[in-house]
This record gives sequence, structure tokens and C-alpha cells, in this order.
Amino acid sequence: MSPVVGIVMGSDSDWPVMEAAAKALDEFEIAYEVDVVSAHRMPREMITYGEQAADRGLKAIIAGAGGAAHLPGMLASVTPLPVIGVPVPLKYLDGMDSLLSIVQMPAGVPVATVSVAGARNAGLLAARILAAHDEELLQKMRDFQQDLNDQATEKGKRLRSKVEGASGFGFGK
Ligand SMILES: Nc1c(C(=O)O)ncn1[C@@H]1O[C@H](COP(=O)(O)O)[C@@H](O)[C@H]1O
Repeated sequence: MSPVVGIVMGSDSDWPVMEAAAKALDEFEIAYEVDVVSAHRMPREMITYGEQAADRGLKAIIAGAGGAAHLPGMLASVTPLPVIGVPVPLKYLDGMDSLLSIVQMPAGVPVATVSVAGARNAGLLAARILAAHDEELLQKMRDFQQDLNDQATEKGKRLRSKVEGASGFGFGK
């Protein structure tokens, strides 16, 4: 299967965070590619990657970067594809620098920014983007959401059984 999602990051040191995006796509059997593409360190290659992504068959790009995280925004400026930005937290500033570098894009150049280290949600968002035009994937997403619902209901049950004498709304009894 040729990749339909590109997962790129500023450095291989981002992988421990970005891996969760790949795992989410695995769960939905969505083919992806993974690479290091740095706006700062390899600007020409970064522009080529962004310019060619749609023609190569990608439907969405997940871009993670830490610190002065310009990669997602720069990719968004050269591709017509949806770009999902993942702020990677580094040693200093707790990822606030990465978050603010990605989230405050100028009008006209959108990046869908997830939470700091929120790579799993980036993968799930890419799956939803693809599902909008794919009935089978849409159903998988509904099943996934039902699972989440079941798990949360179970948590409520467990909590109620722990807290003696308390009553709850009683969802799922
Ligand atoms: N933020 C960017 C960009 C970019 O935005 O182009 N390129 C690399 N980096 C970030 O630098 C951090 C440290 O990288 P190294 O571990 O290679 O020193 C990484 O989090 C990377 O995403």
C-alpha cells in the first residue's frame, strides 16, 4: 500500500513522541511514511517535500517539531494538504515554545495543532480526515468511538463500586 499520510519531524530525537501518531494510524490500517524533514537544517529538501507531497499521493501531513518549531507552518505554506502540527516538548520550557511556534499561524496558512506531545491525536485526526471520504474507515472510527465510550462507562462503574454509599447517574449500570 502506498503511503497516504506523511509523518515528518525536525529530528530523529522527536520519534519517541511522534511514534504515537504512527501507532494510531496502524490501528486503522492506514499506510504512512516517516522521515526527518527540518525547515531549519534542510530548508530546500523541506520545500521539495511539501511541494511534492500531494502529487505523491499523500492526503495529510503530520509534522512534529520541538523548540523553534517552524516545520509544520513552513510545510503548510508550500502544500495544499492539511497539516497537523505536533508540539514536541524539549528539556526547557516544557513544550510551550513548541506549542506557540506552531499554533499561532497567520490567517491563510492553517496548521491543525494538537496538544503538547499529542501525537496520538494527530494520528487520529489524520484518520478522521481520510474517513470523510471513506465509508469503511468512517465505520472503523465509529467503532473506535464506541470503544472509548464503553471504557469510560466501565470506569464509572468501577469508581461507583469503590466509593461506598455514593450514587451516580448510573450510565451503563
Ligand atoms: N524545530 C525544529 C526544526 C524545524 O522546525 O525546522 N528542525 C529541527 N527542529 C527541532 O530541534 C529539536 C532538537 O533536535 P536535535 O535533537 O536533532 O538537536 C527537535 O525537537 C527538532 O524537532
